[in-house]
Amino acid sequence: MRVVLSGGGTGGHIYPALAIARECEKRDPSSTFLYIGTERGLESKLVPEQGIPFASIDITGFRRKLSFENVKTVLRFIQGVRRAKQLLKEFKPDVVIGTGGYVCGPVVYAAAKLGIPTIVHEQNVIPGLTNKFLSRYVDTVAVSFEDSNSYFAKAKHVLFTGNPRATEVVEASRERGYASLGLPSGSSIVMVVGGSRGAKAINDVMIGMLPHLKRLPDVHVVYVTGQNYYEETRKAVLAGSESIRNRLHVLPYIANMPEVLAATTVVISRAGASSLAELTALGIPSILIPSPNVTNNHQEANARSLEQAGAAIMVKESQLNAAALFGQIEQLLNHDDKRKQMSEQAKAFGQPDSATRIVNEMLRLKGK
Ligand SMILES: CC(=O)N[C@H]1[C@@H](OP(=O)(O)OP(=O)(O)OC[C@H]2O[C@@H](n3ccc(=O)[nH]c3=O)[C@H](O)[C@@H]2O)O[C@H](CO)[C@@H](O)[C@@H]1O
Repeated sequence: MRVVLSGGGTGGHIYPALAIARECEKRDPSSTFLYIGTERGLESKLVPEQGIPFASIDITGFRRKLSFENVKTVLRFIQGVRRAKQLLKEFKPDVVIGTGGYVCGPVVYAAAKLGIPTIVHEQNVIPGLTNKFLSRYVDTVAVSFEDSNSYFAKAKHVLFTGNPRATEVVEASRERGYASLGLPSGSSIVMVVGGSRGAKAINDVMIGMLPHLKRLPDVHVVYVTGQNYYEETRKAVLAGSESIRNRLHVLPYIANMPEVLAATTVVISRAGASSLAELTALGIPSILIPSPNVTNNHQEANARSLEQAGAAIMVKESQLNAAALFGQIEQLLNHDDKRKQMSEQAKAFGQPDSATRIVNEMLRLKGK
């Protein structure tokens, strides 16, 4: 199968596309791909690292307020559609799949206009602007939560697939996860992570928790700062963490996240949709701190759906407090029954066969 993938800006839109590519390769080793993204997004780094050919277009997102920038965005969209059409005519894909983020707007729109089968994948309960716009033109909208259907009233076909990153994490090797951290197999790991770009609020609360961490017995804390915050945060953390230095692992980013997650006991995280798909597929108990800075507060909606089922604990950023958060982590670590219960509830949300369902749909559209 020849597949064009497009989506980006942040990891939450890119990793699902890469998981789909991996599943296509598994099903048909002769599959070939072209990924279309922007130079500015994380995709320009993550995609070539996976050996997938990458082409870029120049496009920006709409501002929610009226502004002259939006006029420029419309012009860039029109140019983007033109460039995407050229790339699509050269590559001749069987299917084009967009995974959200504004870059997939012109790519998927151009494909639909050229009569190429198209799918968009939505990771969140509340869809992003681009996917909502595209839902009118594509053959299939693949959703990660059944609650999303009502947002796509104008779509031809809405299909519940879950998030393909779920498939990737359940297939990952936990032994490789331990080995990559240099830890003995079976170690207890608490991970603290602020999404694919890191989160200042989570970094601040982590620094506040440092004096308490020594109370955690035999636990390794894997703390992912985000690339941009690494230098400043690392200094602050190293200054305040002498007592548990050998059990605190401060990293800017984890490239093999599925393997490390497979080895993790408890996660403290933002509530981005791909992260939640991973946590639920593996049944990892979590404390979620939704970002308040996202469209329609969609991370809180993501987190709430898990919290209501007892699959996670949600803490709003406005109520974040280092001592209280540490208390919640300690509670989870000290109560196996509570962790087990939360793990089972989380697993009920997991969609480990998501990638298979999406690739089935791609093959169906290709064969039409
Ligand atoms: C600020 C913002 O707009 N965030 C959005 C973005 O978030 P963001 O990209 O942070 O979203 P997610 O939490 O969904 O995904 C992060 C992805 O990056 C991976 N990862 C993260 C850290 C790391 O060190 N290594 C690594 O591989 C995670 O395993 C996961 O696959 O896209 C999500 C999916 O549409 C949305 O729900 C989020 O609201």
